[in-house]
This record gives sequence, C-alpha cells and structure tokens, in this order.
Amino acid sequence: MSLYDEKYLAITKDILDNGYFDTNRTGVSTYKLPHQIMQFNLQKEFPILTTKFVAFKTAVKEMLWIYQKQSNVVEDLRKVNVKIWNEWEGQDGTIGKAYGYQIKKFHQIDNLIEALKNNPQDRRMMLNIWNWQDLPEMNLAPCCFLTMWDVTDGHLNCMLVQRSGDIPLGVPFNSTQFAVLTHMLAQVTGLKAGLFTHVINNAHIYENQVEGMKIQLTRINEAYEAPQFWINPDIKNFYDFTADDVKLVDYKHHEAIKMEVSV
Ligand SMILES: Nc1nc(=O)c2c([nH]1)NC[C@@H]1CN(c3ccc(C(=O)N[C@@H](CCC(=O)O)C(=O)O)cc3)CN21
Ligand SMILES: O=c1ccn([C@H]2C[C@H](O)[C@@H](COP(=O)(O)O)O2)c(=O)[nH]1
Repeated sequence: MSLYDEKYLAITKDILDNGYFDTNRTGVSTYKLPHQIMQFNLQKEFPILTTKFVAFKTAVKEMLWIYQKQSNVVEDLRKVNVKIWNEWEGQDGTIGKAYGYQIKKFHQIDNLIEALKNNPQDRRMMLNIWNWQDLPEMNLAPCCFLTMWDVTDGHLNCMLVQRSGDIPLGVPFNSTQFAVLTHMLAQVTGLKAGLFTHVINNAHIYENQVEGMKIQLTRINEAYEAPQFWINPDIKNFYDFTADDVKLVDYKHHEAIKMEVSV
C-alpha cells in the first residue's frame, strides 16, 4: 500500500468515526476534525492515492497555472482542458485577486528561487498568498495559502499549511501538487527533494461525499504500491516545465469515485 493511502485513509476513517458534524458557508454540512498532519519523505515515495484514481495531470496543470503561469484567468485553465475552477469564475473571467495573482504581485517564486540558490540558510523562505488587503476581491479565499521552505543537508523540505481541506476532492490534489512543486524547485536549484509535510487546519468530508469515502475505505486491503515519479532531468529553468515533464511510472490504481463539489 502506498504511504499516502495509509495516512490519508487513517484520517478519513477518523473523520467518519469521530468527526464533528457542523454547518459551514456552502450550506452542505461536513464531518470535520482539526489539525490533521501527513508527512512524506519524497526521496522514498511519491504521495498519491492508489485506492482511487487521482487525476495527476489535471492536478499538475492547476499547480502550474498558479505557481508558474501565475494566472487568475479561468480560460487559461480551460484551454488545457481543466474545468475545476469554472464555478468560481467572475464576470471578468478571473477568480479575482486570488492564487496566481498574489504569486505574481510580489514575484514570490523568483524570490524563493533566488534564496534557495544564493541564501539557502535563510529562514524566511515562503510563499504566502493570504493577503488581507485583497481578500474582499478574491472569489474564493485561498485554502493552501502558505508554504514554508527549508534546506537541510542538500535537501529541499516543504511544509504546506492548508486552512481548509476537502478531504475527498481538494486534499489528494493538493498533496500531489506541492510534492511536484517541491521536486521541480529542487531540480532547478541543484537540491534533492526532501520532506513534504502537509498540515490541514480544518479537515472535512461533506455529508454528500460520505458514501464515496466509504467505498474507498473498502479498498484498503487491495491498495497498490506507490508509482515511481519521473521528472525530465533536462529542465533547468522553472518556467520551462510543462505538464509533460513530470510523469507517474506504473501508476496502478482503483477506479475514480465521483463526488460532489460544494460551491
Ligand atoms: N468544496 C470545494 N472543494 C475543493 O476541493 C475546491 C473548492 N471547493 N473550490 C476551489 C477548488 C476547486 N477544486 C476542485 C474542484 C473539483 C475537483 C474534482 O471534481 N475532481 C475530480 C476529477 C476532476 C477532473 O478529472 O477533471 C476528482 O475525482 O478528483 C477537484 C478539485 C479544489 N477546490
Ligand atoms: O486547493 C483547495 C481549494 C479548496 N479546497 C476546499 C476546502 C473547502 O471545502 C472549500 C473552500 O471553502 P471555505 O469555506 O473557503 O473553506 O474548498 C481544498 O480542499 N483545496
């Protein structure tokens, strides 16, 4: 069984068995637990589910839209066949001053790469898209709003802080996305990918997703080993990566489970 299946399904089971049932902004109630944490050593294994299909390529494209293209234009995602942000598109075709907009506004990626290359013992390396001033103009407040970066013994370590985590839909994407981002940034800064730590403040399962998650839990004894992660070794500039420059080799998985997204 992949380590990700093991840790993710333990959290899932805990939420279903012991979670608190409460209301939220969307009108669809959730079972929730605070402060769920998963940690992976990216040298050992890539963090992805095998107990259901995770749309790896879609996840990578969304991550590149935010951190590489630094775009907030929903059409840019549709052009690459990704539709998961359509519900949050405003009249102007964007998601407002959210996500990629905040990365671009402060040149956050360039500053991070510069520090990783030239001042790796800096203890101020982060990407932070929680901008109080612009929050009223964001169509959705960012969920994965903070990453903190550390270099120890030639390894690049990433801690992701997620304020709100949709365990069935958002979280499997988010772990995969930041693991890929860590691999990419490590490669272009001459480092090895190290630890990836995923901290979720409010981890929840919407009530209309419970049946789907119970189906996934029944697959626990038929989980597969994690796939191998491949990254094109020729890419030396972060802005040159395309979604085809990373691949999962031998990704064995159970079939997808359709679950609803609450807007
Ligand atoms: N309630 C909620 N949950 C989220 O995960 C979420 C939001 N809202 N709002 C903003 C983004 C949009 N995200 C989404 C939205 C939909 C899927 C989704 O439907 N995923 C399907 C496959 C999608 C595909 O292949 O195109 C899945 O089975 O994972 C995933 C992430 C993540 N975020
Ligand atoms: O990358 C993402 C983006 C969104 N989510 C989820 C978490 C929540 O279910 C909703 C956002 O609703 P809030 O009321 O703003 O918390 O979207 C995610 O898991 N990952």
